[in-house]
Amino acid sequence: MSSPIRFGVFTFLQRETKSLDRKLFVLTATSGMANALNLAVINASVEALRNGGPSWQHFLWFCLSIGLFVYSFRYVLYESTRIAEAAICSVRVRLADKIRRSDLLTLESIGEADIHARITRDTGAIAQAARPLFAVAQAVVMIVFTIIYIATVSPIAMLLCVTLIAGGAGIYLKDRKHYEEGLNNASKQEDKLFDSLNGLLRGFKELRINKLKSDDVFEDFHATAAQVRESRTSVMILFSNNVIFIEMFFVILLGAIAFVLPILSDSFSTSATKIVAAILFFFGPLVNVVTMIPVLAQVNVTVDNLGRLEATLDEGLEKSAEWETSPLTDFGAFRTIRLEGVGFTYRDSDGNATFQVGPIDGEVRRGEILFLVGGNGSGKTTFMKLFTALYRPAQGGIRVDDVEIGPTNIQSYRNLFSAIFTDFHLFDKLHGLKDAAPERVNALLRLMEISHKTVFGDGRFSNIQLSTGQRKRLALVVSYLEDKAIYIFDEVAADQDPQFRRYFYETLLPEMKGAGKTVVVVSHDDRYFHVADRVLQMDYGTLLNLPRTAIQGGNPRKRPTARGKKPTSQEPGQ
Ligand SMILES: Nc1ncnc2c1ncn2[C@@H]1O[C@H](COP(=O)(O)OP(=O)(O)OP(=O)(O)O)[C@@H](O)[C@H]1O
Repeated sequence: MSSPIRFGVFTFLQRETKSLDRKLFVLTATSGMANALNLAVINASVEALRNGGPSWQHFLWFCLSIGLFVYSFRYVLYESTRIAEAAICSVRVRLADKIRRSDLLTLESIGEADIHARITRDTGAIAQAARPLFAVAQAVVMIVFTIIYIATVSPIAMLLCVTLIAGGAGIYLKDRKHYEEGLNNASKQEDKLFDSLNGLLRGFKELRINKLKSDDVFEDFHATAAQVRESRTSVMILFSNNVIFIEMFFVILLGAIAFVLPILSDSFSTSATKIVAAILFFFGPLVNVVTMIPVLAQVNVTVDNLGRLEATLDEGLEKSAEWETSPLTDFGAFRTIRLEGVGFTYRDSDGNATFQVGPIDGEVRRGEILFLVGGNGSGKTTFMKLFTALYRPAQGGIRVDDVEIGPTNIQSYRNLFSAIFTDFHLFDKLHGLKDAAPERVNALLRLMEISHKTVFGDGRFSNIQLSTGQRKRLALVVSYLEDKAIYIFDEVAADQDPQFRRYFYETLLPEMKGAGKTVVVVSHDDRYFHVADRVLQMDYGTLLNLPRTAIQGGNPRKRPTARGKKPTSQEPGQ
């Protein structure tokens, strides 16, 4: 059975930092007690006015209680800030690490918007809530001690106060499920809102030139925003009712002390001022505690969201646990890569197959240029993801010479490749290539005719705001510098001008082959098929070897140098 009040955030902070130690809890309690002590000392000092005024002991107690309060409360606030920020940093770094080690398919199934929302919005919400929660914990202790103080003055007044607080707690517990359900719904709708916003930003150009489309998308966004508003408003109204109830109860309590207690107890009038002062003293903190209730509920939802994301990542990582610790093997001198009955199936959320690639049997030899052709959606990119082991085959396996690729050497296998997929990302730094000499990088930029747009210096490119074709040329430079055994180019030549396209097919690829590289190119450029040693065709997920005669349909020509001129450096042919 779950506990009636969930302090998911404290569990989360402890798990992430292991810093919720006894000292923090003792000082949280101390600051609450010291605050209550402030009240007791002030009340005693005021009472002493009747008998000649407060003594130096009163003053000493006052200094002691205020000193204790300032020291302990300061410690609690400083420490809770440090703990909250450390916890957020730790969970962000850990999730980023799990993401980078995850399966591509796992990430594709979670979706970008979900990951963004968890790591930015949800962790941010926890950081914001954690510090006030410690202040509230302090307030709870202070309220408890103030009530004990009231009990020493008038047990009946104490009973009334306890009734007030028990009533408030009862109402919260009654509505807790509604809070969390409502906030959970709002959080899911906010995820949709993020998705919708992504569409608005990524599809901006299409929307800006098409008013009808823009209106439609905006309407969707508006509807989702309205759903979020509805969910959050209904939760907050429920919560506001509770605050009003508490306020009303408070006034009723003060009224009861003024009107009812004097009837019940003859001696009450002497202590009435003390009790009223005590109630006024704890009322502020009590309202703070009540206002934190929805924040606590919200944090529980975000902690749950983070837990779910991590569990999904862990599930994928569990299957590849031993992959990470295995030492890397250098397969760079391979002769043949064999695919033996490799198959893969995309499935929808109900587990139904939506598209199947394979089973594929075949081999790729060292130093070959392979072209992969096929219609849209025929499975070329999926095949490349299988070949590079970004997707794990559902059936069959891959062998490098005589070595079977499995959990222990899959990372070594992936290290054979440098790939430019159609949705490649350009980093402005040369990550993983710390020793790249700027002169060499800049010479390649000149060779690719983009040196007037970007320069490499201080470990980064000066500009990556380039045209689509220029971005691909820059990607080629980076890929070339990676100096891997196998290159995968998915439609890299598609956005290039005719001269560069010719240079790419007729100079760059043969020179890479000459340097012992294996190159697999996804291409629709049939006039350059003669460059390939073999042309493979993907047809509805089945891989076929195109016969030589079919390739001759291409346009075998003399191989000129780049755009009619010799490359300015030895690279890339060397
Ligand atoms: N992440 C995914 N989840 C589910 N289905 C997918 C996913 N990626 C691709 N598919 C489906 O798999 C099929 C093959 O897609 P793939 O991207 O491999 O084709 P392609 O030959 O590279 O196409 P194109 O030439 O248009 O780039 C398509 O029907 C596509 O809808």
